Amino acid sequence: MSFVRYKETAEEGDVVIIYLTHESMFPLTLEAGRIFQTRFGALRHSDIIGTRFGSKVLCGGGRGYVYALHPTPELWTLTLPHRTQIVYTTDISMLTLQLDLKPGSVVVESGTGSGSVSHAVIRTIAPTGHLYTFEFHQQRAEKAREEFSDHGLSSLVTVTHRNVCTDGFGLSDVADAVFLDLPSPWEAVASAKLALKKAGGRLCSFSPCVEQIQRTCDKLRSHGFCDITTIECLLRTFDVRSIALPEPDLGRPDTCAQTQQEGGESAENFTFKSAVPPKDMPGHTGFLTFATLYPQMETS
Ligand SMILES: C[S@@+](CC[C@H](N)C(=O)[O-])C[C@H]1O[C@@H](n2cnc3c(N)ncnc32)[C@H](O)[C@@H]1O
Repeated sequence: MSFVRYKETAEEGDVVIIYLTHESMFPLTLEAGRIFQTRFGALRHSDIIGTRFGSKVLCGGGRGYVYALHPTPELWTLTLPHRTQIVYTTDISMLTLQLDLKPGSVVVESGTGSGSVSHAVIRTIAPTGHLYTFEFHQQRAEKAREEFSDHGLSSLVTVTHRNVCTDGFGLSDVADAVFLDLPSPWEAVASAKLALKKAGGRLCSFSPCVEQIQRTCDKLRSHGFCDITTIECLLRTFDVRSIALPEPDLGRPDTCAQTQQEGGESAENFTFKSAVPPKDMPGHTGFLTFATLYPQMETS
């Protein structure tokens, strides 16, 4: 299977996302004979194998059901095994837009971490682009390589085990975009500049602290990057609710009586649907700093 090519039917060895509720989803690699315990009861892998992605699958001896979904980078970000802090889809969507990623783009990333950003980038740049991703923690680099292979993405990504702050990316004039999610991104700016195409490109650095941003911006400026902008993405969701409000007394009792006769709402209670923002919102995740490297002139 491949995360970047949709297919109809789930087969043994495929990764499926088991959807119980919006808040409860799990990735599962299908193996005939295995059973996955859910809060709705036991789910047999063999009941998923051969079904269409998106189908309802019974579990708990028919007492409950789940949906077996085709994996996407967005679902993977919500369900992946965390080896590090990860970047979520709200920030990923902004960096995809601001880095102008598209099929065919060549991207350099560090660190790979849990591969949340990598999966989204690979889907966007497929089928002709390439992601070079760098991780200095050996087990994380190996695990990421293994996951990309299991997800049918190996031809689109190269994972390198390296400390990019001390040893650089070792790439020159290849990248359309660079994405940094590192504790000290300013140490990777010089080698990110080298990796970007001489025709120019975009860079993004994700950092939770403003002190990291300040140092990175100084470094970007001193290396000739322009249009330096830092933003924070906050996702504000709305719930659709039925709200009951008392009918205002507008002093026209004859009209109220008529509404009641026609089978309308009670004159005292008037129910309507509305979109309501949540009282609590997930707060700060990180700042995204973007910068442009304009075409570099040859100096003789
Ligand atoms: C916050 S995680 C990245 C998470 C990733 N963006 C994701 O969404 O899954 C940061 C990663 O950078 C790696 N890292 C830190 N310093 C590094 C360096 N100098 N060179 C390469 N990787 C580094 C860490 O090992 C860690 O896995």
